[in-house]
Amino acid sequence: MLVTLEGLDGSGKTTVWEALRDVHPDATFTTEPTSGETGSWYGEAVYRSIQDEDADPLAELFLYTADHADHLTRVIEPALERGDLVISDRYSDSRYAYQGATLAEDGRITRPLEYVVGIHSAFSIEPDLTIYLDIDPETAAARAGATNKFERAEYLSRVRDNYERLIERDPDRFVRIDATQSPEVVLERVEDALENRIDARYED
Ligand SMILES: Nc1ncnc2c1ncn2[C@@H]1O[C@H](COP(=O)(O)OP(=O)(O)O)[C@@H](O)[C@H]1O
Ligand SMILES: Cc1cn([C@H]2C[C@H](O)[C@@H](COP(=O)(O)OP(=O)(O)O)O2)c(=O)[nH]c1=O
Repeated sequence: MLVTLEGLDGSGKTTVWEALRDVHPDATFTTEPTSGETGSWYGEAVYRSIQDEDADPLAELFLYTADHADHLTRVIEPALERGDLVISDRYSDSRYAYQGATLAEDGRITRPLEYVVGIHSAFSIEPDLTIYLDIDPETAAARAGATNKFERAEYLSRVRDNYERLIERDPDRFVRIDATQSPEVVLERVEDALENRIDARYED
């Protein structure tokens, strides 16, 4: 089963992801962009692009998508075939929300969110559950410390709008959690959502 964690920078995804490692030690834990134990040179290329204030938004989309394509064949698909629970800190919804927002500024693509979703529809794997940590851009930017070019409150508010559009389209896949609560309460809610989906999965 594939579970993804989504939300603005600073919403608390990595904090939850790390805590879940103690709760589900046998699960496969991974991230997008890929890094660390599941990282690749594609992921390194993405981080180079993130550091480049002048990166071409379309080129950056393809770097993120290349990292995703390799991530699927090298990490996600083999883990799902083994029957693992897979928990990814960010996944394709981040591309739809973030690159959808950067490409809207760029202007070359008329309906950027739909375009990015369309690229993925040909080869990607949909998550069974996406946990969306919901937070206002101001709190998110304050927590994240605005450490990269994406972490600006105005930009994050457009990213948030894109997330809302994605949730509206696919309400059954998403579970929204109020990320302004304490880390303990957020983790408790995440665990409930995860257990409910696992139980539902094995009742089918
Ligand atoms: N529920 C929370 N309440 C307050 N601060 C939090 C919460 N969750 C995480 N933080 C803090 O906010 C910052 C960003 O958390 P992090 O998990 O890295 O977010 P993300 O991975 O979504 O960018 C960290 O300093 C973290 O300690
Ligand atoms: C996976 C993904 C991340 N991003 C952005 C979100 C983050 O600002 C950045 C990832 O850098 P990272 O340091 O991993 O930030 P975070 O811990 O908040 O995820 O890349 C995209 O723009 N598109 C994507 O497809």
